This record gives sequence, structure tokens and C-alpha cells, in this order.
Amino acid sequence: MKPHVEFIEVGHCYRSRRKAPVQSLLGVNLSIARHEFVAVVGPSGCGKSTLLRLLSGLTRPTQGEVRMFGHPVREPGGEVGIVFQKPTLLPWLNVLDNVLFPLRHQGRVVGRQDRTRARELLDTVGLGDFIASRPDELSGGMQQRVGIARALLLDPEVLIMDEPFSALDALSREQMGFELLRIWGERPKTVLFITHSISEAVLLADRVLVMSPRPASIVDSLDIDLPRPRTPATIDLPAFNVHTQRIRRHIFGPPGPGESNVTAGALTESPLANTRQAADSPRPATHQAIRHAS
Ligand SMILES: Nc1ncnc2c1ncn2[C@@H]1O[C@H](COP(=O)(O)OP(=O)(O)OP(=O)(O)O)[C@@H](O)[C@H]1O
Repeated sequence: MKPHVEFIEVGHCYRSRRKAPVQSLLGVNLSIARHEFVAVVGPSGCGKSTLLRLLSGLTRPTQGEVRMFGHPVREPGGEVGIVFQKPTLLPWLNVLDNVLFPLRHQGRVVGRQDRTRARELLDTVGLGDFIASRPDELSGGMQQRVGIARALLLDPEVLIMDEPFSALDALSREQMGFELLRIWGERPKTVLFITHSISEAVLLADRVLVMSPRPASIVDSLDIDLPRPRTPATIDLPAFNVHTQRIRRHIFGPPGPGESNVTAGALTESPLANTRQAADSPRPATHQAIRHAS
């Protein structure tokens, strides 16, 4: 079967008149199968969001080619749903109308079927009782659920998520991760999921891609062979720790003297929160990989 998504020797260089060019990606080769859930991790600023923009068609590669369903991606299309870090809801619309907004944006008349579908999606993300609420009446996690329902409205084949849970507290974040897996199980999609959290990546994905510092390429692709459905108990499996350690070594380099297993073990106690802290914190500045990045 043909891959759903392909990056072939893809590079991207940001150019502006006043500043020096910034080569964000270089020689990225990637192939994602239909309904595969792929997470991407890498050092801050390496080019993860650029990768997503290229796949969504919002940005064109300056080298190589991005393909979806075997065709070059040239512009944003309805087969892709995008969930950003912040849901950017329209404050004057209620929840239902925010979810329906992509249809109106396309100039389509919203019919009864569309409303039914939007309500179903809101039920799916646990917001069935909030369809008439305004965004400012919802918590951050609830707003992000609206953003997910909105991205699913057109039933996209491909779901692109750019750090979708990073603004949430650790508990909501973990809960949202499992909800996403449930939705993905009910309505399978090809997912590309960017995260700063190594544990979140391992917990959710079929495969984790590790990116190098900028200009970024993919330095490792780990098949996450943990059983599904994934649950909080998944974190306790020895294989979970093996995967997170391997990714950590790519990003932070080998543990320095006196850092070894204590630091690494702490990462998995409260997986999402601690990993975010570990992955985002400047602490690993002594590690080799980060020295290269700076
Ligand atoms: N519009 C732009 N013009 C110039 N440079 C840009 C632009 N957008 C991004 N960059 C640069 O490209 C590089 C990659 O940015 P990108 O946002 O893709 O990284 P990222 O891995 O998603 O970062 P983070 O993890 O911090 O969110 C960075 O060095 C950034 O400064």
C-alpha cells in the first residue's frame, strides 16, 4: 500500500530581505502509513512546526517534495485537520458555531446534517452540554476540545497536531491524550503529532520520530510496540522506560557524571508533567546535543 504521507529529501529555508536565511529542515525523508499515529520530538527551534506547515500546505518546501496520498502538497486542503497549541476560537460565537466555522469559512451553507455532526463531535469530546456556551465560559482544556472537534468536522484523513496539549495542566493533559486515542480508535486517521514531551509521544504514538537540532533531519524512528489500548498502566511497562531513555539520549546526549539513572527514572514518575519539564528545561545545557544546537 502507498504511504499516506511522504517527505522526500525535504528542506526548508526561511528567507527575508533583512535577515540571514534560516535553514530549518534539511534532507528530511519520511513515510507515514494510513492511520498511523506518528509523534515528532526534537530540540526547541529545530523545525517541528515547519514540518507540520509543510504537510498542511501552509508553507512550500524550498527543497524536495511533500506528498499526500501520492500527490504533491501545494496548498491547504480539506483532507487535513489541524489542531494548534491554542485553539483560537472566535469569542463571539458559541461552541457549536465555532465547531461549524470551517464550513462557513469555505462559503458552504450549514445544514441540519452538519449541525447533527457537530453535536456528535462535541458529545465525543465530552462537551455535549456546552454547545451554547461562549469560549470564555470554558476552561483551557474544554476550549482545546472544541478545537479538536472543529478539526474533525470535515472528517479529515490526516490530523496534524502542533503541541495541542502544551497549555494544559498535567492532569488535563494526560486525560486529553487518552481521549485523543479513544477518538482516533473510533474514527481512525493518519496523525502527525508534535510534542515537547517525550513521555507523551511514547504513550500515544505508533512511532516516534526524533529530530536533530537545526537544520533538522530525522535522526531516529522508533516503533512503539507497547500494547493498545494504552492506559495509565502503560507507563509502568519496562518497555516504556526503554523508549523514553533512548529518545532522551538523542536529544540530551548521554547522561553526564552523577546524572545517570536517578534523573532518568524521575522522568517517568509523573510522565507528562515531568517530561515536559525535563524536555523544556535548560538543565541539559551541559549535554552535547544541546551544545550543538546553540
Ligand atoms: N517565518 C519565519 N521566518 C524566519 N525564520 C523562521 C520563521 N519561522 C520559523 N523560523 C525559524 O525556523 C526554525 C524552526 O522553527 P520551528 O517553529 O519550525 O521550530 P520548532 O521545532 O517547532 O520550535 P519549538 O519547539 O520551539 O516550537 C527556528 O530557528 C525559527 O527561528
